[in-house]
Amino acid sequence: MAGFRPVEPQHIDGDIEKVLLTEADIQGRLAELAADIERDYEGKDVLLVGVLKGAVMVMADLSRHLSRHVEIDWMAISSYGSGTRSSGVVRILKDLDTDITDRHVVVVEDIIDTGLTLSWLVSNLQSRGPASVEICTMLRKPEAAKTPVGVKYVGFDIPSSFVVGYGLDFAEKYRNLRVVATLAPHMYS
Ligand SMILES: O=P(O)(O)OC[C@H]1O[C@H](OP(=O)(O)OP(=O)(O)O)[C@H](O)[C@@H]1O
Ligand code: HPA
Ligand SMILES: [Mg+2]
Repeated sequence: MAGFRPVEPQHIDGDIEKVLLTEADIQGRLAELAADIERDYEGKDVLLVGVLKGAVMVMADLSRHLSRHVEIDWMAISSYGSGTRSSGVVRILKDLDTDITDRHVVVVEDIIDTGLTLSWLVSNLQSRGPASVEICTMLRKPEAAKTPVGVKYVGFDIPSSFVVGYGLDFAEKYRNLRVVATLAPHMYS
């Protein structure tokens, strides 16, 4: 529609330190991950579980790179509040609508940072008796390696700086950026 322009990094230039991943980087990698998932789950029903709110963009794009049927459901959990550090306290804000007993579940995440959210989520989902639970995350930071949870599908391993865009927020802003970028330190210090 005429007159509407999406938010692009240049419109918030002073906020952004560096673009780490362009739209093409992200879409190219998601197509590869989708191909891996198609191959690994051939002949099986798959339920993609997106973790709100950060995973909205990854879910929208990853699922559209898949050329097979999948079901999509959402959980809303929060451990970060409005800051840049995990509080370690995970809260369920919205549970699944789907009974995952005997289902093949692929959790779709935007980022694994400390891994606290994911460790909690995987043990929560495992307790419901699924056929399998695997993780697909767009981004993973180095600290996540300390968590024992295996992550089958990783888009990009990135440095530990705080990042925004493509679903990732700082105080609920920047989720609608098409790129992943580091935030200038003056924005949060
Ligand atoms: O590995 P961790 O250190 O636990 O961090 C990763 C989690 O933190 C963010 O969610 P957040 O709780 O900020 O909620 P949001 O998705 O609504 O932004 C992100 O979307 C991941 O779910
Ligand atoms: O680097 C990050 N940016 C935004 N949200 C996050 N949640 C965990 N890590 C991050
Ligand atoms: Mg967040």
